[in-house]
Amino acid sequence: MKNTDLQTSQISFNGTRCSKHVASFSTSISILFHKEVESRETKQQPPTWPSQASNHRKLAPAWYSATPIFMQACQNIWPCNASSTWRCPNSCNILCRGCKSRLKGFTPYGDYWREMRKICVLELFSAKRVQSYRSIREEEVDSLINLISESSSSATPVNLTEMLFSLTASIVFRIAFGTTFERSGFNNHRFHQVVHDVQAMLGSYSAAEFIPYVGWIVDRLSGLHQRFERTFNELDRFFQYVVDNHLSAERTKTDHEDIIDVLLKLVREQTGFGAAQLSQDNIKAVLLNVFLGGVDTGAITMIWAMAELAKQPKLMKKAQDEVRTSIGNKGRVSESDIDQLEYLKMIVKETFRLHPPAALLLPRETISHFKVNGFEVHPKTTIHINAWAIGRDPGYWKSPEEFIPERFVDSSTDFKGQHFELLPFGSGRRVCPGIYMATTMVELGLANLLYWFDWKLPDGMKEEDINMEEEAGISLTISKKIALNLVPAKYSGTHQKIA
Ligand code: HEM
Repeated sequence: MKNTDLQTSQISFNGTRCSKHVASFSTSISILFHKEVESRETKQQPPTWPSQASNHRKLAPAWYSATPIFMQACQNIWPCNASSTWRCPNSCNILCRGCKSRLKGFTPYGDYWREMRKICVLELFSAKRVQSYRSIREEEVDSLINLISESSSSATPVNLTEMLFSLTASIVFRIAFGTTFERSGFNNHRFHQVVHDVQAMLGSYSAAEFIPYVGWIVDRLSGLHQRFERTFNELDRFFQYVVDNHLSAERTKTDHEDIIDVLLKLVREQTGFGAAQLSQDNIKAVLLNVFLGGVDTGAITMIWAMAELAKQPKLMKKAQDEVRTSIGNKGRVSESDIDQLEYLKMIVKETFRLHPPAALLLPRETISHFKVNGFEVHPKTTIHINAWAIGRDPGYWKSPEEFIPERFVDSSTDFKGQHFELLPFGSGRRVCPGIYMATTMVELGLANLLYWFDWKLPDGMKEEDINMEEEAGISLTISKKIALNLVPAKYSGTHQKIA
């Protein structure tokens, strides 16, 4: 069997091997291979892995479900000699202007990547820095609670999907760009369109990547190239505007340093970027990462969690009892209260298991040749780690399709990259650097929603009517297809309005 170029094969394997770059694997990984997947064993049978196969179709963008070959899981192996780097799609080249200042998530391993990673981990998303943004998160959550409180008097449904996107956008815009979402010039609709376009670009494959010399003509004729350019220009204008704003003498100082302040300080001091000078293009690349990685992932997680709880009122009640008992009449849940909320933390874990926002993590590209299940995998093969399928693998999870936060009672399994059966943030040196920021934001938002309100379904709707379909597309993230509308009723034990 020979299977080349645009054909895709899905390979799953169980692994408990180590390599220099990849620690021991103890889970089944399903990966999609692009380009030149070739087997020596020409009579290899298609896989007998029906549950996974149908799962993939449910999640599927067109090219995903069209996967022509499914193969049976093989030996325990993560290839020892195959380190991986990042695949930089053509769209990323356009977004980052020929990769002069690459989007970090798509940067191959090397000096540039190492320096950018160091800045992210030590300067931008360190525990101390994330703590310094605490007041922003709490203020924004308070505003959301006040907004919902106003609607709760009329007992009409609120669109939680829209509200939670606005919440995470407001937090990330203030932390990163030093401006509120409202003042950024984006309206809700346009903002979602841009995020969706950029993600679709990064998740898509352009003809230029597969057809040498002439592929770019196809991209121009299909309008893909123009779409990339348009989106790039819009984002570039926005990033230039916020950077210029920070450089302007008239800017009013805020009491915290936002991400642009930190990056500009590194430029001024010429530190933190090895021998090379950090350029404005590099700064824009970091901002793009934060824009893409920070906003919709957190909102998507909160929306799925609330949808799962609305489907199972008993679990919702248990979570509410925990937070209300623990907070009492304090009048608000602050970040320092979150550590006591064990059940809430299990809900968040379970949501990450069933609904990892970045279902396929980010694409990687193999550096060296290796073999899986008799299949030769050549250098420069694109690999997707399917965190979504791993989280639903019956080999590792009991009743994997059910939302059961209690499965984490007395379990040490966590989502920080050490347990390969739960990988919403990836693992290893590429693990999401925003993990602490993300979990803090999600836990705080959910705890407050559960503390302040009882949630009911709109009139005439039953639990089983809640639509749990995923938005299928080529976007990097998988969101709930239909907006979540619930009716809030202010909890009678908490009367005060937040100041
Ligand atoms: C629930 C929320 C989030 C989830 C599920 C998530 C998930 C991920 C995943 C899966 C990756 C790729 C890792 C890999 O492929 O191994 C990633 C990368 C990244 N994320 Fe997040 N993320 C979240 C929130 C955030 C936030 C709030 C920020 C910053 C404000 C952020 C910034 C980044 C950056 C900069 C990268 C690129 C890292 C690199 O290439 O080294 N993320 N994230």
